[in-house]
Amino acid sequence: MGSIYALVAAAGRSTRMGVDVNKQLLELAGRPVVVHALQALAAVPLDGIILVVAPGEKENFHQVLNKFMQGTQIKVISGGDSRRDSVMLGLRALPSTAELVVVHDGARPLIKPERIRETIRQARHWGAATLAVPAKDTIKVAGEEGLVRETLLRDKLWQVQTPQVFKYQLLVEAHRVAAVDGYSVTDDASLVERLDHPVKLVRGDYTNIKITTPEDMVLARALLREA
Ligand SMILES: Nc1ccn([C@@H]2O[C@H](COP(=O)(O)OP(=O)(O)OP(=O)(O)O)[C@@H](O)[C@H]2O)c(=O)n1
Ligand SMILES: C[C@](O)(CO)[C@H](O)COP(=O)(O)O
Repeated sequence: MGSIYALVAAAGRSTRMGVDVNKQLLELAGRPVVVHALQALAAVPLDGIILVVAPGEKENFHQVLNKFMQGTQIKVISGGDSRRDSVMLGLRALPSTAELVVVHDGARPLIKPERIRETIRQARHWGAATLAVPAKDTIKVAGEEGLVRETLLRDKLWQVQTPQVFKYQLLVEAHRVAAVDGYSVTDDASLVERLDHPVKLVRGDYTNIKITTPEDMVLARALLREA
């Protein structure tokens, strides 16, 4: 079997969180948010983990790793202005011999190792796979003046999460093409879809939330208490 690496994107600005600290460093049940995600990845286990952080925050993350992740090899590198740039910089830090890359948001602390393993299994078969959950709400497309233009067919809608797992060379190529076109997206699967390559949806958990706004921390604490 080839080698599998995780690439954890943690270089965002946490704007919607409305705090002046990186949301991935906020305390959640005794550990920073990002540590929950890193521990789940370390439990898979994988051949290596790359943590992508904002250039000015390397020292803060090193302190966290020294305290909570002793014994796990994690390379910390600087990210870019957009999530796409951060992932691309992470890909460059991986050996070209890597078979698979597991891209995960540092802001998704409730991921379970078994879900990561299943996404890896599907990516080995399909080349690309993403965790996702069926949409629970009815989704409408807005048109002019905030009027509804269209109601989408819910049984075809999935809310996409991370991890997203790809054959390494496929994701490198998808990022190369997107960089040439200046194509801007919020996830990596979209870049692979653009190459007309299949992406397998892997049913995950509604609990794998992304910490985006303050109420997500309340929800994450409640979910951890229940677990
Ligand atoms: N330049 C960026 C932007 C985002 N991310 C990461 O991508 C994930 C998903 O992004 P999001 O939740 O949108 O994070 P932020 O960009 O920090 O949020 P906001 O848009 O509210 O500023 C996060 O783990 C974030 O740290 C990143 O590594 N590099
Ligand atoms: C990749 C992602 O987690 C999929 O849900 C998400 O798109 C990234 O964050 P954003 O909030 O969409 O910027």
